[in-house]
Amino acid sequence: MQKIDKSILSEVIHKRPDISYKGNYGRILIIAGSTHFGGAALMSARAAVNTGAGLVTVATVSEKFTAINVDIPEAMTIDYRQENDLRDAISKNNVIVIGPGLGSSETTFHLIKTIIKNIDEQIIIMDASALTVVSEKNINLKTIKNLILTPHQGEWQRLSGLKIPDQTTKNNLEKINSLAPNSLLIVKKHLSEIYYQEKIYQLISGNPGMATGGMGDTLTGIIAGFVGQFGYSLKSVSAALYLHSHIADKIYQKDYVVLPTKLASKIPETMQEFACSQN
Ligand SMILES: NC(=O)C1=CN([C@@H]2O[C@H](COP(=O)(O)OP(=O)(O)OC[C@H]3O[C@@H](n4cnc5c(N)ncnc54)[C@H](OP(=O)(O)O)[C@@H]3O)[C@@H](O)[C@H]2O)[C@@H](O)CC1
Ligand SMILES: Nc1ncnc2c1ncn2[C@@H]1O[C@H](COP(=O)(O)OP(=O)(O)O)[C@@H](O)[C@H]1O
Ligand SMILES: [Mg+2]
Repeated sequence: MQKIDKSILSEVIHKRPDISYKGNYGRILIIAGSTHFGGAALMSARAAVNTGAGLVTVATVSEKFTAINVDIPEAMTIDYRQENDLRDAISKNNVIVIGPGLGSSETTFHLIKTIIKNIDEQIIIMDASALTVVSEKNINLKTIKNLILTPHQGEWQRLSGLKIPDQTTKNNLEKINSLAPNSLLIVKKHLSEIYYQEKIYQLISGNPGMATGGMGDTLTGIIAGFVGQFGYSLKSVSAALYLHSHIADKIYQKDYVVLPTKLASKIPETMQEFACSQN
């Protein structure tokens, strides 16, 4: 099992070429939020915008548009219940996040089916309620080419059938290889693990101040921003995870709890620090 250390950040985060525009830095669609979980959509979108994603669209319930537009004017909004708008957005974006704050409803089931039917080469990141519904409805993930799954241990238990004490690296690898071979799996916990084909990477940073609602939603947005700019790879995802816990560890030196909104606000300056440290 390989450990992820700081060097991954300067390996992955590039200085931006002068001749470039927003279309070069990823088009991200975040399908998230519902009546009771508006914050999850906001936190994912804020994190994606702050990593430098070129264009971010949030597909959510229309009652949350104002909150998103006020808090994140950089992001666009569409209503995920408008089938044509959603299909159009799926085809125009190259990274699609589904799950944060959707709730485990028939709507979520329908949204997952719509994605599976309408994608081509897009990178799909499944988190939170999407993972719960995939488990409940036994949805086949094998047809998705570029898939990233980000369960916490409870979600991974539902998805894999492995009880938390049985979530050993050997068992996790075996399960992901049968559920969705070639996908990237992140099992989130203290010292999170990443599984990709036969490789296993482990984070050696992070702290209990991160145990607060919205911390995973923020990670999902960071991962989306990274794969949108730096490509779908084990390295991009490892760097996203490292950046998340690296900023969290800095905040935790002074703060009792690591607020996801505070973490997100420090993403641009931290990325620039590592981009500038390249030779
Ligand atoms: N502000 C917002 O809008 C926010 C919205 N959110 C949205 O809420 C939705 C539900 O997501 P969720 O993760 O809160 O709950 P759920 O799917 O029921 O899973 C919990 C179950 O798993 C178990 N469990 C075991 N290990 C665990 C672990 N390491 N970490 C966590 N749980 C662990 C746990 O065990 P227990 O605590 O009961 O012992 C329980 O049985 C989802 O859409 C999400 O995006 C949140 O992001 C928060 C901020
Ligand atoms: N004790 C801890 N040590 C290190 N990281 C933690 C700890 N508790 C939580 N985290 C991290 O915080 C995030 C929590 O994700 P998740 O449970 O999906 O949050 P939410 O759904 O509320 O946004 C994960 O990245 C996890 O690794
Ligand atoms: Mg979560």
